[in-house]
Amino acid sequence: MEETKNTSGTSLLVPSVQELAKQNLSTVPQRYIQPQHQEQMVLISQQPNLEIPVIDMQRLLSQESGNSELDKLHLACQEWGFFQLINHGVSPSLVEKVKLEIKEFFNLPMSEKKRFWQSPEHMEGFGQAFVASEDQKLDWADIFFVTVLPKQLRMAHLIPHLPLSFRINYYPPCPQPEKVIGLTPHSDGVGLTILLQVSEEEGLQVRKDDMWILVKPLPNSFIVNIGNMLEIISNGTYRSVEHRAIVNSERERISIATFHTSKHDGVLGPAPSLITEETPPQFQRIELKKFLTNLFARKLDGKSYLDTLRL
Ligand SMILES: O=C(O)CCC(=O)C(=O)O
Ligand SMILES: [Fe+2]
Repeated sequence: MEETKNTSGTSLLVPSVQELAKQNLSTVPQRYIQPQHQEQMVLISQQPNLEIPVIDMQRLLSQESGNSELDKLHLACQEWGFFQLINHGVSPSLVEKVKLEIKEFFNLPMSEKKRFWQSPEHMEGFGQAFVASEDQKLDWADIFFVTVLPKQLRMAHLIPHLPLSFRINYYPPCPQPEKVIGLTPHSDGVGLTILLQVSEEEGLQVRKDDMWILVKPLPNSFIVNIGNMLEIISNGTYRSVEHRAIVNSERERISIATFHTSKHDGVLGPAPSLITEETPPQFQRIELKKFLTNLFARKLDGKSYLDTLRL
């Protein structure tokens, strides 16, 4: 059998932002200063009432005639690339337990967290992702990233200690929130992302045309978004939309993103059934392993990675 290799790559090692924030600095170190993102903030306020669509899972599954939820879902994936999923069937008590455990996990002392830190060889664990060079600007956040499935790709030193499975984003408060970015604007590389906001704090913004729309999470909901892979497979019908996370000066913010991909041994490309003379392929075909290796070798930069695959 061919050896299965984890394709999540390496990332240069960076300091913990959570620890940095504990020092009560009045200004942020240069490496985190990225005021260009502030310029785009202006765009938000113009349309304060625009919100990402809401999809009701129970309605989606119901057999009622005239059920329009599927049309709503289709439209959400085409026009927004994002929606909030309500009535998803996951028990609220389980979700609360996960939130609590995640908070405790990030509050472990550094001496313990060190055991789960990234290494020069591998980006899984605590640290940051997509750090490709020493002089690259950094996000105001720590992440904890881990591959959960398939089982043979799990990193043995991380999984047994984990509360559950995924990438966790931890954004500490920042003395100069308008000068940094919590998570650089990007579209997700994967197929589908399911995101749970752990704390009440808002901070996720989704690009809609030329605006950044703030997501206001509904109680007991998940935020779902289309990633690059689904955009490719749907030949551009469904869109992986840029989003980013901002931070504030008062409170920390935590989110959990679970990234879903297709099998790592396949080839990624537009679904043949969607290719016609009128709708020629918009993206190259590429081995999934190669797609992922290339993805993690770059810094985050909007939709630039997907653009490299456009025909
Ligand atoms: O923190 C958030 O709300 C966004 C997280 C995100 O976009 C990601 O992890 O890819
Ligand atoms: Fe994302």
